[in-house]
Amino acid sequence: MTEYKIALVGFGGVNRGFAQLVADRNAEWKEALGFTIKIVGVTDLFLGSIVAKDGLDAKQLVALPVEKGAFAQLPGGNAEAFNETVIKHSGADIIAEATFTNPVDGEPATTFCRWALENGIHVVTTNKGPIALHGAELKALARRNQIAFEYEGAVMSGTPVIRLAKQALAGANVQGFEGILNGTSNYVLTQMKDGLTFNDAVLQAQQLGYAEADPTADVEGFDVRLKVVILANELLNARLNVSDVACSGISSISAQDIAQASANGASWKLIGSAVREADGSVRASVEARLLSNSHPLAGISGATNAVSFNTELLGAVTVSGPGAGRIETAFALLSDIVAIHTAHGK
Ligand SMILES: NC(=O)C1=CN([C@@H]2O[C@H](COP(=O)(O)OP(=O)(O)OC[C@H]3O[C@@H](n4cnc5c(N)ncnc54)[C@H](O)[C@@H]3O)[C@@H](O)[C@H]2O)C=CC1
Ligand SMILES: N[C@@H](CC=O)C(=O)O
Repeated sequence: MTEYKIALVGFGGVNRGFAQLVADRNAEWKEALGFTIKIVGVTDLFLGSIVAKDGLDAKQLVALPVEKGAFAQLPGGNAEAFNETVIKHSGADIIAEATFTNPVDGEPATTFCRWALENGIHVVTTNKGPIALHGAELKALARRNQIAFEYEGAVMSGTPVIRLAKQALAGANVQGFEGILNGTSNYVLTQMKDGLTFNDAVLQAQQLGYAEADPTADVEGFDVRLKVVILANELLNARLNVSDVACSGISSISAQDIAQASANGASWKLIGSAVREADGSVRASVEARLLSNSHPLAGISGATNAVSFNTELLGAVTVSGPGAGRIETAFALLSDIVAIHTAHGK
């Protein structure tokens, strides 16, 4: 039986959700997936850090209060976040990286991924920054060191669109995609339709664990822009940079705009899209669009996301599922570990 030793980098909603899954489901995984997981280290800028090579009690981790330096309350814990020590020296086989997404330069998460990959440690991450901004370099580093760099949760949370499109649609010839790729903004638009103010809807999305640390990234389209870059580069072999993607968000859409759209049988949606042009180049954008209610994406509500892949052989293939959420995104980390087990497991 394989036991994976995992260190968690960032211990906010997603990695705490992952610890919850470990606490609740390790025995089930042994039977169903052929491995178990031992958490050997955790580090978080706000909470501090802890290393225990014999394993930490996942239930105790989940119950840790959200207080500055809280890891110092546990035996062997520290109020300081010793990120480098936890990543390089906790004895982990896999690092689960879930710190803030930095949409500008992807740091410091990219450095965390590099530290792990350079030291022969697999990386699973839900962080969009390292992949959108430094994906090619990190993937090459992982390949050189014959280890895995997996990031299914970076687009549409636990809904497995990256692997589905890359593996199950291989050969169908994806020519483009359009989708609702941000849970928070779709939640906000849905709640505003039901009468909530923009600010209250954003606050709710934060409380539910959907929003980025700075929700401007959600409502101004910057988060979707990273996801569009990731999908376009993965599926269309594009080499897009963030600056190649025209981007606007939903903050200028008023309650009146939404009510008027409803009265006309339409809905506002934040759409990320990319298309391969006749000359082979890829054009991508993020913008709020007014969709007729007969459009397949118009009925997608709340934090649910959906993406429609335009394929040469099958026409449109549309996938819908959770686009945000703590446990939903933690599931994506599990699916990445399953992929590692399939490719590298003993
Ligand atoms: N929450 C969601 O629904 C989804 C989140 N993601 C991504 O997953 C990542 C984690 O998301 P959440 O857990 O919701 O965020 P969060 O804001 O709840 O937690 C992030 C944690 O990282 C810690 N952190 C920040 N900078 C750090 C550093 N330099 N060193 C160590 N720790 C640091 C923070 O103290 C915080 O506890 C983000 O990159 C987010 O964009 C991706 C898909 C869905
Ligand atoms: N803040 C993001 C989280 C997932 O990437 C969203 O709301 O979609």
